This record gives sequence, structure tokens and C-alpha cells, in this order.
Amino acid sequence: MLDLTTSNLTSRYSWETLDQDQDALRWLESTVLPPYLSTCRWFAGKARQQEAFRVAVMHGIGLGADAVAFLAIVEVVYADGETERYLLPLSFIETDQPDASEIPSKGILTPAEFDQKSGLLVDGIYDERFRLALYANLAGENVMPQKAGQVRFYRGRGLAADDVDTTIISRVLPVDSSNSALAYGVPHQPEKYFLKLYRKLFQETNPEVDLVSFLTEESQFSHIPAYAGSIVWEQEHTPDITLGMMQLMVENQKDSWSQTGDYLNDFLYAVPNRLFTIREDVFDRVELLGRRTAQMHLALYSPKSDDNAFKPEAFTDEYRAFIIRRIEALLERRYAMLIDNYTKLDPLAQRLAWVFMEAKEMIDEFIEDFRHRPLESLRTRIHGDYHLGQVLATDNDFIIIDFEGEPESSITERKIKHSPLKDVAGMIRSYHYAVSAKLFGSTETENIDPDHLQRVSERWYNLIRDTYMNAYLETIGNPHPLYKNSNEFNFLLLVYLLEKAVYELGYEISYRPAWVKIPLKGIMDVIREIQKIQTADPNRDSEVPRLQMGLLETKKQ
Ligand SMILES: Nc1ncnc2c1ncn2[C@@H]1O[C@H](COP(=O)(O)OP(=O)(O)O)[C@@H](O)[C@H]1O
Ligand SMILES: O=P(O)(O)O[C@H]1O[C@H](CO)[C@@H](O[C@H]2O[C@H](CO)[C@@H](O)[C@H](O)[C@H]2O)[C@H](O)[C@H]1O
Repeated sequence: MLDLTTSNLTSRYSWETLDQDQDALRWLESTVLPPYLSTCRWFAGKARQQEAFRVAVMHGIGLGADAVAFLAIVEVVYADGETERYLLPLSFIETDQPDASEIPSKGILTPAEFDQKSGLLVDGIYDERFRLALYANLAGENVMPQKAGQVRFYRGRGLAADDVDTTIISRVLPVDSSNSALAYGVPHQPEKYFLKLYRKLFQETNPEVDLVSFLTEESQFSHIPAYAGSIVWEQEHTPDITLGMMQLMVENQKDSWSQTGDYLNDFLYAVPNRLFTIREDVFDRVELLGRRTAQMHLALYSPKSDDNAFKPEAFTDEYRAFIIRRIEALLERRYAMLIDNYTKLDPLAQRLAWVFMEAKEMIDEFIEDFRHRPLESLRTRIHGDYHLGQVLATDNDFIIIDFEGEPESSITERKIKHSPLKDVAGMIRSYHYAVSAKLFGSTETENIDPDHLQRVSERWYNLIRDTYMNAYLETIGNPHPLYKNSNEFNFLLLVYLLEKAVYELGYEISYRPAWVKIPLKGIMDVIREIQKIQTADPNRDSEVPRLQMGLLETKKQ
């Protein structure tokens, strides 16, 4: 019988039978999960109106000595009828267990009592027995039959044979993101493996597993943390669902966004003295990232692959229509968002917003050009969400992480092949962000005329972008089937730059209004290039007016 007088979970049955304990499960769904999930950083549905929480499935994971934890698949139903599924490992720590007092409060769902044994119902990642069980199952490549299908543990090349039957150390990493991360190691190297437990689940293999396992097992590209295994829920006649992935852990890492920020400090401090300084090692680093990006793209270009998931494809009408629909939908939402938020923007952002709105016809014509222009370049799987924050900087090199794809895209969209220039566009947008955020957000420059700052940041950006692009192109080699010729290259880069900057505009209006001018400036640069293409086209017979870019040169308001 369930005690309904407190919010604690009390059941007369034992913890090990929770998956069949209907009363306890209903109590969990109605009383424990809603407040708990709302505190979890990884629960993406916080801001949506939630209708119901359901424990859809409970997979049992043995912890040794008859103990068990569960991988609960929690289904969240929203008011608009949409549902999402999240992974929540559940463990029961009895009060007298030695580590009961060490569970952080964010890991505790509720005090609980099962079969008169008191303890805490916790997120399993905080239970060392559960962490070690995951590792042992990965190392042993175990398959665990469940009521619904099976949970299978795959072991990848990255997991060393010496680390199979040995003492393992584990901890939860304080990574505050949309997933959870665990570190594993051996006594002389306690942080050797990085296990990501995916929280929001796709009804398919996570694209990150596709890409990281492909690059580790089928290519020579070594600038990712090697694939060490994955945890998959498999059912007959249903696509596999990835629950977690293990890779090697990168030591002493800092991401390239912070590293570029450090390099930009020297530049920033010189600006008030009207000096333009960039250390040479900045160019070396940027060049190296250009080379690594190209090597990643060459590794993903796999024309001889038997696997259709990786075979290069042409620019079909279907693909073009998909990109056009996406850009048009983004544009429509962004125009509306700009109108709604116009008064919140600073004067520079307002001026840029005007030019963007006025360029609508020109952009529409550019999109039509993309629909019909003959293109012989190719599309492959790509990183998909490539920016400076996704590249870890080691002492002398770079390691690329987070191949999950764009946060806003569906699983089908994330598996679509694109021109690798979509990644290139992501990275050069990121360099533009880095310099703009530094120059426009620092006290050192607060008294400097914004138009002057704009010119200075543009000079830095142009130099860095060209350095990155030259290294990229040199490494790709010319000619290469990925890119038919420089005309196609330049045209496609503009398409993806436009898509990325328009996407970013929405992100900034929603989350960082002070930064709206950064993507707007990015859009402006694309518009200038579009204007050049359209003006140079001898066959062009259009009424589209030239843009009044002079608006941007207006001095202080
Ligand atoms: N293999 C790794 N080794 C060390 N740290 C990593 C590794 N992979 C990711 N990280 C760290 O974890 C953070 C989150 O990882 P990421 O793959 O971006 O996950 P998410 O998609 O959940 O944000 C990264 O910013 C980085 O600091
Ligand atoms: O990192 P996520 O995959 O969650 O991506 C989202 O957040 C990013 C910010 O963290 C955002 O990226 C934009 O800002 C970055 C600097 O903070 C910059 O380096 C990127 O170039 C820029 O796009 C990303 O757009 C958003 O989807």
C-alpha cells in the first residue's frame, strides 16, 4: 500500500520490483517527477506547458549482489499534444549505505521507503555502483534482455584491453549541459574515458554515434576523442535508440571559444591606442584549425563506402527544396521577431535591422537562384553544429567534439547530408562572433565610436577568416569532387552563411538581445556579396532595387 500522506515515496514492495509496482510508478509520475525534472538543466521542456509525465519503460541494470538500478524512459506529454522522451537512471540508496550522505541535493528525487527499508531515490549517475555497472557492461560488450527488447552495450576501439578487468574509478563531471557526463579511469589515470548519457532521446541512433564511430573505426582522422562504446536500446522492427556514448577523455582542455577570447585580449588592449596587433601564433592556430576542419571533411568524404549513410550525394531538387523551406521559415520568424523586439535593440542593431528588412526581395531572389543554379558539388555527412565552442584546444592541437547536430533540428534533419561548407560557415561565423563580442562587450572600448569599432573588428575578422579559409582550401586540395569549382564554392558558402546568421539572429533575440547586432552584421556581409553576384550577372533581368547601405554609415544618433 502506498503512503499518500507525504510526497515521499513509500511502498510495501521491495525496490527491485519497482518496475511492476503500479502504485509506486503512478506516484512517481504524478508527484515526484514533475517538480524534480523542472530542476534539471537537461530537461528541455521546462518552459513548455506539461500535461503529463509517464514512465514509459523501465530497463533493469544489475548492480551485483542482487542489487538493481533502472534506466527509466520518461515520456513527457505537452499541452500541444507533442511528446518527448528522456532518460532518467533510478537508483535506491539505503540510509545506512556509506555514500548515502554524499549524494548532492540535485541528484535526489525524494526520500523513499521500500519494504520498510528507508533511503533516497536518486538519479543513478550519483550511485557509484550504477556508474561501475555501466562501465563493466561496456567493457564486457553485454546484452541485457528486457521486457521491451534489450539493452546492448557496444565496445569501441578506444577502450583499451588493459582497462577491462581492473580497478575502475568514476565520477560525475560538473558539465552543465543538455546531457550528463561521467568520467572513468584507472588509479594511475583517473580521467581516461568520458561517458555521455543522452537525456533527451531520439527515436533513432544518435547522429553522434554514427559520426564518431565512423571516424574512429573507418578513417584515419585522429582529432576527435576515439569512440570507446555506446549503450543502445534495441527492439525488433523499431529503430535503435542510443542511451549513451563513451569516448576517450581529453585532458586539460579549454574550448577554442575561450582560447580565441584570450588571444583577442592583446588585440583589445591595443585598440584604444589605435594600434592593430595580432600575435603570430594566433595565425598559426587559426591555420591549424582550417587544416583540421578540412581533414575532418576529407575523412567524412567516403565515395567507396558500402554504407549509404556515408555515400556522397548530389545537390538534388529535394535537398534544395529542404534548405529553401528551412531558410524561408527562419526568415519569416526572424522578421516577425525583429518587429516585435525592435524597441529593445540598440541603435546600431536597429539600423542593421532596417537594412535586413529592406533586403528581403534581394534575399528572395538569391534563394530562387539556389533552387535552379546548376551545381555539381557534393554533399556528405558533416559535423552539423560546428563552432569554436565545439573544438577543444590541447597544448599543440585541436580535438573536435559534440557531433549531435543542431539543437533545434529533428533527428531526420540531423542525418541529412550537406555540403561541408555548412561547417565552414559555422566556424567563420564563430570567429566573427568572437571579435564582435570582445570589442563590443569590454570596458576598454566603451568610449570608442561604434562605427570605428565595427571597422576594427571587421579588419581582424577578414584576416582571420582568410587565414582559416586558405588553410582549409589548401588541405582539401584543388580540384576536389566535393567542390566543383570556386564559383560553386563561393555561392554555396554564401547560402550556408545566410542560413547560419539568420538562425543566430533568432537565438540572440531570444537569449542575448545585446548581441543581436552580431548576426545582423553577418547577414549584412552576405547581402553585400549577394548584391555583387546579382550586379555581375549579365542575364539578370530583375526589378530588385539596390540596397541603401549608406544607412549603415549614419554616425551617432
Ligand atoms: N571527450 C571529452 N573529454 C573531455 N571533456 C569533454 C569531452 N567531450 C565533451 N567534453 C566536455 O563536456 C562538455 C559538454 O560536451 P558536449 O559534447 O558539448 O555535450 P552537450 O551536447 O551535452 O553540450 C564540453 O563542452 C567539454 O567541456
Ligand atoms: O552550443 P549549442 O549547440 O547549444 O548552440 C547554441 O548556443 C550557442 C552559444 O553557446 C550559439 O552559438 C553562437 O554563439 C557562439 C558564442 O557564444 C558562437 O561561437 C557561435 O558561432 C554562434 O552561433 C548557437 O548558435 C546556438 O545554437
